[in-house]
Amino acid sequence: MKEIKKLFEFMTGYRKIYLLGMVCIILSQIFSMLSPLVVRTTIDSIIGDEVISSKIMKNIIDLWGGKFFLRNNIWLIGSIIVVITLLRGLFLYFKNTLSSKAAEHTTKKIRDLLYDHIQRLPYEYHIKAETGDLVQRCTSDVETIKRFLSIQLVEVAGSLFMVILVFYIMVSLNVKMALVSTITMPVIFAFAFIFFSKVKIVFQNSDEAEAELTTVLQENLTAVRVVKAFARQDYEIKKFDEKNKEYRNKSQKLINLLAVYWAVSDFLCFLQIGLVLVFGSFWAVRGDISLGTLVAFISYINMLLWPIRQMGRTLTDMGKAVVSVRRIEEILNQPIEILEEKGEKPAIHGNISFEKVWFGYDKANPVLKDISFTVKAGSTLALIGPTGSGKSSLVHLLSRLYDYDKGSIKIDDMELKDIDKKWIRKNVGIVLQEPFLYAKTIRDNIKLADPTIKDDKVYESAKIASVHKDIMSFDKGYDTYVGERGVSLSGGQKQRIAIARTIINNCPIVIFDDSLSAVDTETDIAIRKALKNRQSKSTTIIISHRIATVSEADMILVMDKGRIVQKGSHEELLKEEGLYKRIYQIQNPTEEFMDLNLRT
Ligand SMILES: Nc1ncnc2c1ncn2[C@@H]1O[C@H](COP(=O)(O)OP(=O)(O)OP(=O)(O)O)[C@@H](O)[C@H]1O
Repeated sequence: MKEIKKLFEFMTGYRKIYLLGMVCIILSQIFSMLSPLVVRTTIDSIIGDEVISSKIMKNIIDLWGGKFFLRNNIWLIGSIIVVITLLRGLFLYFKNTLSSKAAEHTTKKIRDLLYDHIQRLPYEYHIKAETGDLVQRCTSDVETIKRFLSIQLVEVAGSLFMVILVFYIMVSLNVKMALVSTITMPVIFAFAFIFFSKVKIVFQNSDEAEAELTTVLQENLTAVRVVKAFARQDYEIKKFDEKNKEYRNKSQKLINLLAVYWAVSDFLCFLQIGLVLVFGSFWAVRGDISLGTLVAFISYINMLLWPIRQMGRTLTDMGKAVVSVRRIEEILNQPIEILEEKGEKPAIHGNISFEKVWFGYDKANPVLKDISFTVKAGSTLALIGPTGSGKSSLVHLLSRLYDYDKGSIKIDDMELKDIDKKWIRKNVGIVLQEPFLYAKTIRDNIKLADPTIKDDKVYESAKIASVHKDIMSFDKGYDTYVGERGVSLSGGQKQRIAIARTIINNCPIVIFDDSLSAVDTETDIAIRKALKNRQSKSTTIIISHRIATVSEADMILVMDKGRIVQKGSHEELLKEEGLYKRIYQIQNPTEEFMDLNLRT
């Protein structure tokens, strides 16, 4: 089974510890099996008069002073049993410590592997993936594997050894009794394997239902503002309740399945004990077997049945672990983003040129069509157009979140695809539409890319982003802690902190993807003015739906349905009939334009 192979791979580096754990459990099993043998020999040969046939046993008895000495000092045998039990406990302790240690290390390794891989997955994967489901795979699924590794894996070896050894001892004691003692085993095994294949399916359903529940919870907590603003609480409670019910039902199915397994396997186990008692007593009364042999078989049958009963738990945990490994593998098998470390790392000045560029998330449906324009280093380009016209997609290409399908994009005369991805992202700063702030202080958020940046630069960037005054009005100023997702800040404050965080890096190309939308017009003007004064060296690309925001750009691209439909400065575009003028009229409804608007 490939999941078991993968699990074995995860265990690399700790396999010896698991092995040592297995040795410890085997030793503890050996000690637990010795007790019935000692009891049997005591009853039959020390207290009774049966001749000791085993040479080893004879030697051991002689070593302890002989049969008659032991008969008079029975307390010595009691002490031996106590020592055996102590040793058994000691090895069990070692086994538990070793297997838990190995399991903790293995699962840490899996978590690291997963986290590392998730970090390297392309942007495309992340925007489609459900966060709750990813969280579930990194936490709950890893825990399931840990449970199997720390509790069951080593036990499997112990149980197997126990079954083989007990069976061997039983056969060497009495073949007839050994056969009676194992008569129901084939049925128990067959039943356990049917159960194993069932449990995998049922657990997969329950695990997926749990992942859906986590997704709903995560979405709801993240979007708590939207939920409150639209009074969606009842809807959300209902949605959660449905998923919760679904998860409960699927978990219940798993519990029911386990209950059936325990009931049937317990019935078979008790039937087995009953058979040993009935046949054993019958043969003991007839004198076919000794009383000591019967007592030993009663002990051994319990030893044999215990791991077989335990098999249900082992198989359940193994089935769950197989499902969890599969779910983790699904992530690990996702191709990572190739960052082309060998790509060029030229000094970037900020000249950009697009030449007949085509791009589509799905190749058959291009969202950018035949895009051509050039921007000189240090100048400002603005993109305006209806939603879905392709503005964000265009800037995604610039930071190589996606690669263009046709045409050419050059930065300072070097083809973008030849430039190292990490390098380009270091040089193209982007302020996103919905900025995410970390649960750190404002200062740490602004210094995110380089914690060694001096505080002076932090204040300077915050001033350019028009957020310095806001920050200073907080009790702890720059040391104010931003709650998860910055919920304690206003949308505009978050946007401006994100702007400060980007401009502090002095990237030669800076993109504002609708990132001034949450600030008022006055602040918008102040930020752009400060940027203009400062960023003489950076090429600035501003995406906005607001004419006021784009009007001062050196060049404005008007986009519609993936094409550039107009190009020019604000003044030039106002002279043309077209989309730009219409947007302007809608946003500036003066009488003259109202008239125009009504006539067209
Ligand atoms: N990750 C994606 N996968 C598939 N299609 C996408 C993806 N992102 C955007 N699109 C589609 O590409 C088209 C252009 O979207 P884009 O986000 O570039 O538009 P936009 O002009 O920036 O819109 P807005 O002003 O609303 O931000 C839209 O039809 C959109 O549905």
